[in-house]
Amino acid sequence: MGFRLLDNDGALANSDSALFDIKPGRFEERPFFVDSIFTPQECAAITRQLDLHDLAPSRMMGEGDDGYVNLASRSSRRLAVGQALKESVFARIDAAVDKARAVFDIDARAALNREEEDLLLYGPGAGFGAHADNSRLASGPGQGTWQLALPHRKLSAVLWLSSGGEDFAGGEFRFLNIGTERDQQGICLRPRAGVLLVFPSHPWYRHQVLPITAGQRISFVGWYSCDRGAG
Ligand SMILES: O=C(O)CCC(=O)C(=O)O
Ligand SMILES: [Fe+2]
Repeated sequence: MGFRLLDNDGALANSDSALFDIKPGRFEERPFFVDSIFTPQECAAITRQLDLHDLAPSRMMGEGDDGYVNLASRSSRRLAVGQALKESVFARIDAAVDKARAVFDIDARAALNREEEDLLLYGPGAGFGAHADNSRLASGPGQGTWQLALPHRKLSAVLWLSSGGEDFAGGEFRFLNIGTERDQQGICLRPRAGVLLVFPSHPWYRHQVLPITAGQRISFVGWYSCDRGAG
């Protein structure tokens, strides 16, 4: 059975392989957006400008209070990145996210603003446990239900700079809630250098990064808020 992916114009397209290795399964009405926005050569040039040794621990949403996922589940490291390089990469990401907004019914008059970004490096053994980008699972009353923690955060964008199966092994990006519900497989996307993934930040799109078993996996992540403005 095929699945449906969104093509570059935001239209639904049928595909059996497209950009990713995707496990077969039923595709729910929860589309996501993919676009190839850098060539592998451009990704290599960007990576060469990064100091892969200048690392800091990953931050978590809500860190300092109670965090929305177990810190231990996120073992990637943040990379420092120069402002000029960061802005040149995000200029292209921002433009693609702007194109993707129609897919997610975001009003054309509303301003999408990038509120935060990260550059993540995952080495062998690193991964990122199941989470949603704007919500956390309640503990205490309402345990097991999702609570909106960052209500302004609407869209998440991930640009992969390295390729699964070439630069690293493992490290698939998995949507837990899309695909076949019956076997709980979700949909696994194998990162490819230069490919951007855009999806809503809410818990329908909860996701995880499976552990990297060899090599280095690098991704730029940006989160966007939406301001309806006066109109
Ligand atoms: O590195 C990735 O592919 C995803 C990262 C992610 O889910 C996040 O930073 O919230
Ligand atoms: Fe995430």
